[in-house]
Amino acid sequence: MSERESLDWPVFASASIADDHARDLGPRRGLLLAIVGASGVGKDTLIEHAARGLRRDARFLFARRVVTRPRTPDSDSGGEQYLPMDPDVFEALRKTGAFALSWDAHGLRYGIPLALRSVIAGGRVVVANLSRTKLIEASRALGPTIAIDVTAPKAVLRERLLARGREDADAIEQRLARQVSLPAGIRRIEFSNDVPLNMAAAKFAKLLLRVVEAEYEASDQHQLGARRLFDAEGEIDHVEAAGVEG
Ligand SMILES: Nc1ncnc2c1ncn2[C@@H]1O[C@H](COP(=O)(O)OP(=O)(O)O)[C@@H](O)[C@H]1O
Ligand SMILES: O=P(O)(O)OC[C@H]1O[C@H](OP(=O)(O)OP(=O)(O)O)[C@H](O)[C@@H]1O
Repeated sequence: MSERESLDWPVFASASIADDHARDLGPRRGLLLAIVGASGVGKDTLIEHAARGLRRDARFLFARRVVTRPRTPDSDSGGEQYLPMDPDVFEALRKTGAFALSWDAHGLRYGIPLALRSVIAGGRVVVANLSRTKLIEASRALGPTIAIDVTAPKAVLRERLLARGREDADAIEQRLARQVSLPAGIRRIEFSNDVPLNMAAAKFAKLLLRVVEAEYEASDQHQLGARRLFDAEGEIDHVEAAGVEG
């Protein structure tokens, strides 16, 4: 079974699969790369491109969200590979603690599985499309977290949501009206997705690689006792200064 296939719910919720993912990366600490930003900004598209480009890189695991949206032609042909779930089943699972994080937005419920916690604890980098409201909880529940804040002008978001054609005009306006700011205390890297998709996708994959390399290098130095690179809380504080832009 490939790593991505093994993300199928509920298989990925099993501890044995998570343990399997958590092997062999040595004493490094893992990381959550939370891809956040307004609806239509291109999070899922950038994630899907990066997942294809980095599929052979064992450091990365691209999380599938569970969403209470029935599967659509969009999701079957190149859109986000989410796992559709009936809202009652979602609620039942949420009560059992099966999700590391879950949230409600756009009239839907979203979740990512608890098993991701051991994947990160084992040293891997989990990339997930996440609500901006869940970043603090994410860093508590899952470990070191960096938010990649994808941006584009509102007029571009509207155009993209209309072209995506999944929601009607009213639902699109409601999505555009949603305003959420990023919480303080979360490391954040801004990524502008206001360029043609092929350029954006290449730049995004490069950014993921650079962040991960900077983080692993810092983790290795941490193992060697080079504590001066870390702030008072033991977090590295120089990811942006390490040349991740561009
Ligand atoms: N850089 C880009 N240029 C043009 N279209 C884009 C770009 N990035 C994403 N899109 C398109 O915009 C639409 C919304 O992207 P999507 O990934 O679904 O956004 P989100 O997950 O943030 O809601 C999709 O139809 C996608 O193909
Ligand atoms: O609290 P917010 O930061 O506004 O985020 C709310 C939700 O919307 C985003 O998903 P996306 O835009 O991909 O929604 P969709 O999959 O339903 O299109 C994000 O990943 C959350 O699931």
